[in-house]
Amino acid sequence: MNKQLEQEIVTHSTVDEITSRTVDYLKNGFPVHFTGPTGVGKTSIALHVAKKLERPIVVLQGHEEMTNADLLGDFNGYTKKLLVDNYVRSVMKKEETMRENWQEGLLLEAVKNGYTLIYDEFTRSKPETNNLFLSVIEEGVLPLYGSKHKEKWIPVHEDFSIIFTSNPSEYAGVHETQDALLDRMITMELDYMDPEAESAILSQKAEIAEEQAEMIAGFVSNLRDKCLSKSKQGPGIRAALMIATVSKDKEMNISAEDEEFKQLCIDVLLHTVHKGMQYEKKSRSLSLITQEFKKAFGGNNNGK
Ligand SMILES: Nc1ncnc2c1ncn2[C@@H]1O[C@H](COP(=O)(O)OP(=O)(O)OP(=O)(O)O)[C@@H](O)[C@H]1O
Repeated sequence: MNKQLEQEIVTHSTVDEITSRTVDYLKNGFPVHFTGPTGVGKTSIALHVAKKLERPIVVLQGHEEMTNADLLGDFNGYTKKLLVDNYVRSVMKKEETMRENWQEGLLLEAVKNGYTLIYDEFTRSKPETNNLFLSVIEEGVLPLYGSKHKEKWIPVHEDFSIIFTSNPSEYAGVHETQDALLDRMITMELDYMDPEAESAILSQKAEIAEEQAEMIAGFVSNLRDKCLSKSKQGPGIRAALMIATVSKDKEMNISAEDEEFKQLCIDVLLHTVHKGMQYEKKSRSLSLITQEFKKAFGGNNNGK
């Protein structure tokens, strides 16, 4: 099972509001699309919503090499069956049969059985591959062209729902979304969570005290804001989770006096902050992190 499927979501007001609206839209037959920068919780909320629909969940990960065969299914080799019949001792009968193995595609499976499909990062797949979704959404049928099926199409089950997620088109490896597809879904723009929501997630997921989580979330979000002010991406909740998890595991002091903790923060943040701030010299990014580090954790000795 997908690891994220088993994870418990930490709900906060944004998650609750988005979830309730999305469930309404999906129940009325409209696909929903969460878009936004990396790490804002698109996949987590999509999974949370999907669980509310109480149907089996299928997660499809968009990628450049995705083909119709991946979505609809394909033959993936042969199985050889050898039957040896030695019932009458003097007669040995051997029968060999070959059978093509059919692997059903995830979209076909979901459409046929009325599952909830999460199509994560769907703009990483080529637009021509995603064209299949136009028929699914608009006509309520899944065309089976080029798939060796006897039928030309199958009807979409009435319980089938679909949630798309994507990163903005300026991200590397992301295709522009076709207008025709966008026009048929409700697109909700998700933004970075506020520091309170992030610290609740840190505290629960890394099992650290609330005030420590607040300090780490505030520190990372200040650095992120500095990068965003240059219209660049900054460190997100994943970076904050790394800091929280490793510092807890290594029993570091969440304090400016702990050199090991400071090194951990630099290791996790320097590359992203430097990319975001676009300074010529790395030492400038390092100074920025050190300065924010002192502001966030200086004078504090909150221990473990
Ligand atoms: N509400 C939440 N509760 C618990 N964990 C969360 C929540 N929101 C985000 N996270 C955690 O934060 C990290 C990023 O979340 P998620 O993968 O949902 O973001 P995303 O917007 O889909 O990112 P990407 O665009 O990179 O796929 C994950 O480790 C996830 O488990």
